[in-house]
Amino acid sequence: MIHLTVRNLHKHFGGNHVLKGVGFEVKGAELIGLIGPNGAGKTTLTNILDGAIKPTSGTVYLNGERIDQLEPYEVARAGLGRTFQVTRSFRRMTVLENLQVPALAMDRGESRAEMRDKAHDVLEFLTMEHLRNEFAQALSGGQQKLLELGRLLMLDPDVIILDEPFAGVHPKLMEIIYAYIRRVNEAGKAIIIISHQMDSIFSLSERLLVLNFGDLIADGPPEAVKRDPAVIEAYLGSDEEEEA
Ligand SMILES: Nc1ncnc2c1ncn2[C@@H]1O[C@H](COP(=O)(O)OP(=O)(O)OP(=O)(O)O)[C@@H](O)[C@H]1O
Repeated sequence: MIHLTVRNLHKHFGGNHVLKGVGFEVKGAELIGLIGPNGAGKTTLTNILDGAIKPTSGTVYLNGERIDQLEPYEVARAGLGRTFQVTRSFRRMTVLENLQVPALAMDRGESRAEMRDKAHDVLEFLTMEHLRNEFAQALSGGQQKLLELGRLLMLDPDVIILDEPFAGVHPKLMEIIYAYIRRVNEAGKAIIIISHQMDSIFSLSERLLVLNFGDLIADGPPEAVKRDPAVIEAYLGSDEEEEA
């Protein structure tokens, strides 16, 4: 079973104490929302989980393997993948080529033909088959997000972190992203979604983590978290309330 253990993470940027002992566990194919006001530390936490930055102290284990000192490609190999708030694709490569690059880089013994077949399956799932020969730079913002989700699927990670998957996405593509999240989750993957879009987070997540000034102030079912006085307090005075 998938097991992610985050223990007592601290992160300092100079004198700025950005994560103050964050800890939680993910067991099995959970669908988790990670929320918190601007500057709460969500991106910093994600960057630590995927190996982009190292914690000042604390540990992260994935399926028994310590991953907090690994490089991002090693973390991906260990089974954790993420998307970015601002999408990153190879703009001058086609959609199909973009899908195959991460799988090639992983070098997991799949043949080119197997990778190509998998890429076609992924494209079909994302309803992007007709775009396979387009250059990534020709895609809309929402399609770029789908492409990034597709690249993750090619790697087949156990734990997937989606950073703002709904931001700037056309409502039609939103449905595809929702379906993606549900289907990938049903296939046994753990998913952590970071979003400021409360409607989406509340309708999708089974569990919510709330960060505020580097502290995890709530961890539980959305309905309970919504009523938690500490969470209400954290969002008071923040304009995110109105977006909810
Ligand atoms: N590389 C860095 N150097 C210095 N300070 C940083 C760095 N990265 C983040 N910070 C600081 O850490 C704090 C948390 O930022 P972070 O981006 O993790 O928050 P967030 O919850 O993701 O915010 P948002 O919702 O706005 O994306 C902020 O005060 C930010 O200025």
